[in-house]
Amino acid sequence: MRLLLLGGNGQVGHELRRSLAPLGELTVTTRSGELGDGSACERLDLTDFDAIEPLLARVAPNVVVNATAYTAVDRAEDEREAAFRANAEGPGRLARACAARGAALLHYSTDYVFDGSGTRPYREDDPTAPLGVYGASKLAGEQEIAASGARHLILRTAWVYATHGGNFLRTMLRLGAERDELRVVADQRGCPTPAWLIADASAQILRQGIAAPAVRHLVAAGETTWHGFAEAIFDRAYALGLIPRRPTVHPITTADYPTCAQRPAYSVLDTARLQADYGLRFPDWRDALDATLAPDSAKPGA
Ligand SMILES: NC(=O)C1=CN([C@@H]2O[C@H](COP(=O)(O)OP(=O)(O)OC[C@H]3O[C@@H](n4cnc5c(N)ncnc54)[C@H](OP(=O)(O)O)[C@@H]3O)[C@@H](O)[C@H]2O)C=CC1
Ligand SMILES: Cc1cn([C@H]2C[C@H](O)[C@@H](COP(=O)(O)OP(=O)(O)O[C@H]3O[C@@H](C)C(=O)[C@@H](O)[C@H]3O)O2)c(=O)[nH]c1=O
Ligand SMILES: [Mg+2]
Repeated sequence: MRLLLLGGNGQVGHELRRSLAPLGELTVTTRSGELGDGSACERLDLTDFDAIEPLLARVAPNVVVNATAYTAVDRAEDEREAAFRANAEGPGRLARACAARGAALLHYSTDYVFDGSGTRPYREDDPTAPLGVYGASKLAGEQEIAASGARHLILRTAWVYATHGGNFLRTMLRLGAERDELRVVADQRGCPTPAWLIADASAQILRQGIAAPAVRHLVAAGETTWHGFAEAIFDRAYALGLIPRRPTVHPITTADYPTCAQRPAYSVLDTARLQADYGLRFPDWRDALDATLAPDSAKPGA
């Protein structure tokens, strides 16, 4: 199998470099043409639309995995055009190029396509109604791909974190080292999901193959709030000796923490369909956090 991974320097892309390598011949692109360690790879800016087809023609992949995205949720409110170019138009062009060449496309989307008014875990066909520009741009990307004619799988995931890259885990550990007390919202519920889990599940899926076009939900099991996630991060990090002291985390409301973008109050995702389709089981978010932080769980290449 020839695989083309786009966005190899992102949180998920970084883990996909590890998990996809055993599946076949893997070509990796980043926006700069360099990997995090400075070594060279292929270059692709997904908003440079004219570069997409030549790259696919040269690599001739059986499967394209798109881990690129504009993920700055608050900044997107002021950069609508950039967010839609990267998250909707680019993926649309990519999907049409995949369709033309007969390549399958694995793509990622977000819990922020939902408005958070739900009261039970969201299923794939529940109505979408994004609250912000980021979620709207990701939903538009889903729709472009669905209309492309490409064989595709769109995995909606949520609250992604890793020990590298920009994410809530790293923000908490940084702020916790600077301050004795933090304030974190306790009225937004979701599913913290490590990048390695998404990458491992993606590899298992591709081993079995993408049959019919679909959207599926992929998150760790259980649910919590950002406050609950922060508490768990500090509990585990302290127990593992990763931080010298444990800060106090005060629960606050969304109204106490004003941000440019509105976020869903409830965006727990139901993963039953993906589990059934591919025979997968996802760990509880607390166990997944432990495995991420525990030093002996470091993944090869991570
Ligand atoms: N982060 C999260 O909490 C969540 C993410 N997702 C989705 O999961 C997927 C992976 O996200 P994640 O790994 O967390 O994101 P990151 O922000 O960690 O990585 C995104 C990567 O995309 C690259 N990129 C951005 N714009 C372009 C472009 N125009 N052309 C090429 N590359 C580009 C970035 O490159 P550079 O390094 O050069 O900036 C970066 O390496 C995305 O589809 C995202 O929407 C879904 C739910 C939650
Ligand atoms: C840093 C900080 C954040 N918060 C709040 C703000 C926000 O409501 C929540 C999470 O903040 P963040 O900005 O880290 O998370 P955010 O960027 O909204 O994360 C989202 O990213 C995109 C890409 C997704 O697709 C989503 O699934 C989700 O992971 O925590 C606090 O309450 N206190 C704090 O000190
Ligand atoms: Mg990149």
